[in-house]
Amino acid sequence: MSNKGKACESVRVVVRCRPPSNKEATADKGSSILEVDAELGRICVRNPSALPGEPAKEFTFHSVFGWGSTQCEVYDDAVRPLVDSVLLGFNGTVFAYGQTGTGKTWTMRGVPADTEKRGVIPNAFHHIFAHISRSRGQKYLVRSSYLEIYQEEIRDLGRKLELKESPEEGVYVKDLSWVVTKDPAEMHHLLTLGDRCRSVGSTDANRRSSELNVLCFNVKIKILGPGGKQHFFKCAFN
Ligand SMILES: Nc1ncnc2c1ncn2[C@@H]1O[C@H](COP(=O)(O)OP(=O)(O)OP(=O)(O)O)[C@@H](O)[C@H]1O
Repeated sequence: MSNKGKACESVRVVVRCRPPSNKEATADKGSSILEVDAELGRICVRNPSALPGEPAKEFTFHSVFGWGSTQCEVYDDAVRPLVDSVLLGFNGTVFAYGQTGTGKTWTMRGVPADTEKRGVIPNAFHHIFAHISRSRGQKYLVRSSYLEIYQEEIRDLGRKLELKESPEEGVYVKDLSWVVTKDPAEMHHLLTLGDRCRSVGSTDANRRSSELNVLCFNVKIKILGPGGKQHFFKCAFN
């Protein structure tokens, strides 16, 4: 797949289909209602009770990833250009959205200690610090925070916080803790600490769809020195 031109898009929509679970594979008797065409960025959904001749519904996105896709492929296509642009001085956000059990935690977090299985957030930690360690004559300050939005309340490590607005900062979370992070391990430590304070565990079968729960890991990257600006990178998933 080519990345040509993708860096200039301001919003990109990428779909990843996870492999069917054993239960789903048994129920579908091996025939999937989904077809993924990664080359064309297209997904076809077949109605299992379709009348003869009824065509499948087709949906096209900036990129699509089938069940054979790796964490690295998803990061390189969907996130790497965005983090590169944050390191060049733009703000960027990745938001993973989907029904419970569709693979958001796998895609965003994965297995952080495993290079092949780590997801978007740990891959971004490594990407950011690899860039910083390579840059000559430029110093950076990296600060991170982790918040949860649960039933319209904003929480930071369990503390309830308020959303405010000011002419200087725009919309911001008052008293949100920002921790100076010097390497991927420190960022990962913060992620683990925040996870312990989540109101809702992942793939919580008792969760009602009306209970909005969003986790957001924020990074502020500041180039130190005269005129050094600060840029935000946000990784969120529901
Ligand atoms: N691309 C993938 N490859 C292999 N396994 C996957 C993939 N995506 C998801 N899974 C597996 O599917 C299951 C559900 O995924 P996951 O927990 O990431 O869903 P979720 O969308 O985060 O759910 P929830 O909203 O309830 O937290 C997990 O067992 C996960 O390991």
